[in-house]
Amino acid sequence: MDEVLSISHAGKSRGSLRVLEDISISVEAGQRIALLGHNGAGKTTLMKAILGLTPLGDGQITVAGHTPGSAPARTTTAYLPESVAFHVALTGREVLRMFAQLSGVKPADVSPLLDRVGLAHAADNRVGTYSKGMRQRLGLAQVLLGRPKLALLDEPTSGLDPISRHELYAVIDEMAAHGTAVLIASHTLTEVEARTDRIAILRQGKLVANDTLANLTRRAHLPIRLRVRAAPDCAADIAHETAGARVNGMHVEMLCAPDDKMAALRQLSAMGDKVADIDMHLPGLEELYRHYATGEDG
Ligand SMILES: Nc1ncnc2c1ncn2[C@@H]1O[C@H](COP(=O)(O)OP(=O)(O)OP(=O)(O)O)[C@@H](O)[C@H]1O
Repeated sequence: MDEVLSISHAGKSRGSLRVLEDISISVEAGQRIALLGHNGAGKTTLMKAILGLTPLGDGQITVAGHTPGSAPARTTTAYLPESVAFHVALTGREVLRMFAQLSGVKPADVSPLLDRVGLAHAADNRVGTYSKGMRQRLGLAQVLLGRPKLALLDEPTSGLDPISRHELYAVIDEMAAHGTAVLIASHTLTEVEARTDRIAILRQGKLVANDTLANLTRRAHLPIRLRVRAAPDCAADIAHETAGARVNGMHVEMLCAPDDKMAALRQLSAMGDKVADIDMHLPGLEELYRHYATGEDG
């Protein structure tokens, strides 16, 4: 196991508020992990602690074995803030050259990077003329510069259109394939669904989930909603037999556990012509996120 980021029983208070409570997360080389949570859940605080910008009250964090903020940890870690801002009068190439100099990378290495993030055509245009998506790509190129062992990306695709988002994630995937551990903070599960190996969810400073999407789905055991359209004058019968709730006169809605789905369908099928149609609504990512992030069901 090649552990890059180790967070062990991290805790922090701000005044009387516990903003991080006993958080333990481990991320290995090449792993992509999403850090999700509502506003104020503690994502930024945790990222700042990993960067060594804010001290923990309890527990410990190490980055490739080093203390956050130490010189070896800093050269190992790259950070893309949510709203990345560069000097508007510089071109993309000049911005990257400047960062290359700061981190001791050869200037010749800048062109392939611009190409890799899809900015080769605009490399010599001023950043002030870039769209939000282009600025995010430049930010990602800056993250890629020093071949970091750990990349912290704060809402990397917020405000991007679906195609730009897709392209940005392709670069993130490539980065992980080269062995970088990637931590992506986000507000939504739909955003990171297929692009991460593991999902960690913070709720009021506590880690309430840390697993693969498949395991989280299984464990949440969210109900399936069956919406039955009744034949004329049959809604009351169906509602009575299934203990479902009548909706809009013609419909009956029932909830069933995933394991009871076939039994419920068989019961409906046995009612013959009384049932005109059935719609099945499987719990989606939004429901799953709500389940973990707020503690509510579905
Ligand atoms: N500098 C600060 N001083 C006092 N309280 C703070 C400070 N920074 C954050 N907090 C509080 O700590 C808690 C966690 O905030 P944090 O910014 O880490 O959440 P977040 O999950 O990143 O939220 P968002 O999605 O809005 O960025 C919140 O209750 C916030 O009000």
